Amino acid sequence: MAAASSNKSPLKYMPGFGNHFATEALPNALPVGQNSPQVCPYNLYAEQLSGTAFTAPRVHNQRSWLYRIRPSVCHTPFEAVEGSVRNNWDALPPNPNQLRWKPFDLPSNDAKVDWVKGLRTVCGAGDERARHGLSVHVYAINTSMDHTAMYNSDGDYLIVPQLGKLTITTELGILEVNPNEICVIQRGIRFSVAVDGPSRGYVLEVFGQHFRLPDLGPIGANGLANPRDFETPVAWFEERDEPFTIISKYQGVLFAAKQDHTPFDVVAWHGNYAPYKYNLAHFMVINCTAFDHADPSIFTVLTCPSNEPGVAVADFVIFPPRWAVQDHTFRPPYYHRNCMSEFMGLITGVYEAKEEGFLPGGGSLHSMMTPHGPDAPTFDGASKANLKPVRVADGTQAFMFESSLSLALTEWSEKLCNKLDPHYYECWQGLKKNFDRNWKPAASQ
Ligand SMILES: O=C(O)Cc1cc(O)ccc1O
Ligand SMILES: [Fe+2]
Repeated sequence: MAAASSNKSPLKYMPGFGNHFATEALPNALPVGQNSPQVCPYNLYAEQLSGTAFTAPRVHNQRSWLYRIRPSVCHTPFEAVEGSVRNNWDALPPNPNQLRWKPFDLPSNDAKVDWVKGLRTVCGAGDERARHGLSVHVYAINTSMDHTAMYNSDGDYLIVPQLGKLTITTELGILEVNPNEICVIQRGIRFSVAVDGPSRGYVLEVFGQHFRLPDLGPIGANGLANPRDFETPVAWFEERDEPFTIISKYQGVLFAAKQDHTPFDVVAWHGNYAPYKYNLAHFMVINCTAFDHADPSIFTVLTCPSNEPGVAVADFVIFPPRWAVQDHTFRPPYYHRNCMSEFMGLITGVYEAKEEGFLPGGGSLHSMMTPHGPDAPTFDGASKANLKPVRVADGTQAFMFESSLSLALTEWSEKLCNKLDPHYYECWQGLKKNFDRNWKPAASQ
């Protein structure tokens, strides 16, 4: 669609996480001193988009006021899209195994696959209707959405491109998101995804609260993902009286409605409920400088909390390039059994706990209490390594969606995609018994 058209470039963003923004694409389009004048500037319609309950505490309250050519309500009734099955992770029996997927297939050249068709659910837990839970998806697409916009009634999408730039036109403005950047498109916001070619990535969807920055505690006022590095697009609109399809994902099912004009007709908006992007290269890494391996929570970019303090429905965690300097330490990730579920993906490079087999565009799932950790070659190498300061993960970006919920697989991810690596468990079979009953501490210890 017009997402590639020239009047969209260069894109402009406003800095800051959770700010109250005010932006207008035409001068004086925002009403002054009130939200809902009897007649709005330019004869626009005023529409509030609520991201939290009206009565949510002020610190968490999110809403925006949109001033648009027509209100969103001008469309035909929604009808279920044929074949758009619910994200059903209850179809197959549970599977507690360590799982690894080879890179998910890109569409073949002769197939035209857009975001709506090319988004596949890998695993999830919870219930959209109860607004508690999450799901993990991957997308593999090669075509821009044409005269089509989507919104997610069920939750927020955190999008992690792995291959190819996404140009995402939203009601509140346009974002360009490249690999090593992420973006968040919240519940209800209509958007249309355009691509330049084959594109692949990962999506974390949360049904309850919105993503927020983790508290920093003793780290202090600065560090990890700094608020000013988040970017929200300025208002952008088009005036196009052409047929559009609006897709709503509602309770896990896709519905389509028609309208005779673009949904991207918001001339001005203000508020704090708006999409944003973030460049992972801006993450200020904090890590051990003495000994031992810090828990990966130190690399949390964004968190979606549950109602239990300190326990996330989902954390988005990265493993960014950094120095490893710890003395007398086994430096890679430790062997681990977790009361959380760990879905991992690789944007580029090689992950420090798996020297081979975990590839960009693939994934892994280590479910609740399922043991995992470095493979045999990594253990051998790290046990013998010279512990001088070394760069870790240069040119690499792995990430984890970590959840306190127990994730279940879809039929697509376990069977139909045909990417599960049946040999994954073998990477630990070479871990030998090194136990020596007659071991003595070295004289110097
Ligand atoms: O590779 C993993 O399993 C993720 C992970 C990384 C780390 O540094 C420590 C614990 C952990 O679960
Ligand atoms: Fe782990």
